[in-house]
Amino acid sequence: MNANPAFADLPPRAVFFDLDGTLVDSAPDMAAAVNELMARYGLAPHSLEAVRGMIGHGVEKLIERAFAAHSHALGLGDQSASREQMNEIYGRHLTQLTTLRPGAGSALTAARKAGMRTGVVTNKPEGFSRIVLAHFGLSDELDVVIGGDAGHPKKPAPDMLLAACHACGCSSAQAVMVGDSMADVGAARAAGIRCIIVRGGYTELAAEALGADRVIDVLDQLESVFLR
Ligand SMILES: O=C(O)COP(=O)(O)O
Ligand SMILES: [Mg+2]
Repeated sequence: MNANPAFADLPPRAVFFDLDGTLVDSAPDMAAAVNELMARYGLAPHSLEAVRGMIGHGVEKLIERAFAAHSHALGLGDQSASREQMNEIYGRHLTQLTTLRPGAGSALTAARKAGMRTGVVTNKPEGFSRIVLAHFGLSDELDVVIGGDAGHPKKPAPDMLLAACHACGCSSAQAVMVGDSMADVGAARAAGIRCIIVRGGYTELAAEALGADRVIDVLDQLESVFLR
């Protein structure tokens, strides 16, 4: 049973968005970067679909999964070397093939117009996240951006969401997380924050199976969830 108050009973004061798979479709750029890394190790490229399934738990996990899919075990030295290479490669691929997901800009604008604080809470490194957000003109719509390398345990740990609440001066009960994956639902649950999942992101399970309070098809529907 859901212990969180319904949206209409307690309209959120802050809404926090996941980035990869929620606000942006970054998988094509991430796949290009992963495959450039695979090529450096003499390994075959992964399909876009396969890489979509590897995203969601940060860059280290993405690299680990990409090598593991080739049954290629990395030694300790290779782990940090490949991470450095991936950062260098992906730094050149941040906004080439990445697109804004439908309704992302208008959802942020609507939340701000309704007087809510807004944020991005992502497992993606913060510097990269800020570049992507600036590219799509979203930086000014956000009160807080917290990335996976900001010093907190990554989602599904609650810490990044709790830090975002603190930055926005609201309690967990006053906040909502909007995401695409199990990491988002897990973090929201652990933080005592209501969670909405947007269909079509990067998730191994069906959207309905993630255990969110609400599932929406597109970000445009957020406004009606809050106002209903
Ligand atoms: O970079 C990742 O692995 C996932 O990032 P996200 O938390 O924005 O989905
Ligand atoms: Mg995501």
